[in-house]
Amino acid sequence: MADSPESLNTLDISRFLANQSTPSEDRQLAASFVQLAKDVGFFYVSGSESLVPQELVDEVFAYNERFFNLPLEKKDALAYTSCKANRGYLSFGREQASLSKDPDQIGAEREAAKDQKETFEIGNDVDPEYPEHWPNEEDIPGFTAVRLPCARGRSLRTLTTCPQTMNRFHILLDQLHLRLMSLLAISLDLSPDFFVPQINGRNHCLRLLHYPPVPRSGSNNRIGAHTDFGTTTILFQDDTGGLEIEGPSGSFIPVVPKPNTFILNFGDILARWSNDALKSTVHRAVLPDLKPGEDPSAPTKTRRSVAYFCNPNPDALISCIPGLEGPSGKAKYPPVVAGEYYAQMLEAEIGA
Ligand SMILES: O=C(O)CCC(=O)C(=O)O
Ligand SMILES: [Fe+2]
Repeated sequence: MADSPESLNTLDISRFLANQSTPSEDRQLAASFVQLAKDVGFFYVSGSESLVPQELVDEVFAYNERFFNLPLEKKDALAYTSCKANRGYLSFGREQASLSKDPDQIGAEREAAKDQKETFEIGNDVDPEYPEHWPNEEDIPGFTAVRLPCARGRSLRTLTTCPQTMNRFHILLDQLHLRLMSLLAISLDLSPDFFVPQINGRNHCLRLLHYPPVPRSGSNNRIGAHTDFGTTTILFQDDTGGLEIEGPSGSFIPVVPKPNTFILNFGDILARWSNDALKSTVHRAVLPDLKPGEDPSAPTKTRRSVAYFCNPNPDALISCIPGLEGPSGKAKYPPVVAGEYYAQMLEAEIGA
């Protein structure tokens, strides 16, 4: 890959998602998917509209704005309490994304240039052990309760059981994750359902991110260089810019916002699972470049993004995918229990 933004590819999954593709098209798509995952580990995906309507994505971004506009005491009342639960509000300075796993080193990075972001983490809303930290309906109407007539013509009873905005998004992105993982299985000549028993618990985290305006005279860091921890991340960004990935030469390459696409990248647990065949790519967000005519002394524009971090089930034992052991026949990593591994990774950065 050349170190230029044009080198980030776009994969069109429309026919596959709409079940219009032939098995041979699926195999071709799966091969392209895996090639991109091996070479770059970061690419745009188009054609997801049949499963995830653009209006829903827009609605989630609108709620991102309304949520972070809540008074601080309302957000603090929903604070993130434990990495095992991985739910709730992470105020400014709480998480420091890092490539290090050493709490002292991460603390030093926080001191030097802390992440200039606040986030809100949403789980699957059905976990009996870890309830969601939902805001009150009256504080942010429609965030967690049905406002739109999504089951028009049916009785009120049916209406009120429709999945709510954030839950609907969570459920649809889970389906997308299952389809994406089936591409990986197809490319390895495994059954398309090969991964399902280990990823069917919707143990995923929907994260809203808000990067407020900051002066350009201060730190350039919005979220520090890091890798994600799970299987895949499905990432939506607004049109501000500033997201970058580490290219092969070690320099950072912008991931320019591209309408009607999402960004797909891969996490550490999938890298382990695939014996490093798939790449967990280093990425970060910095202040956007100054646009022509923009005042360099004015604060930067707000940036918003929405990430869906996909994970195996907490009790899934992650050991090398059959066939990926490499020439030595021996996997590089010992098996790990997904939930324990994930909580450990989060703890280093969040410290809860
Ligand atoms: O805001 C973004 O575009 C990236 C966020 C991210 O990388 C993360 O939360 O792990
Ligand atoms: Fe990330």
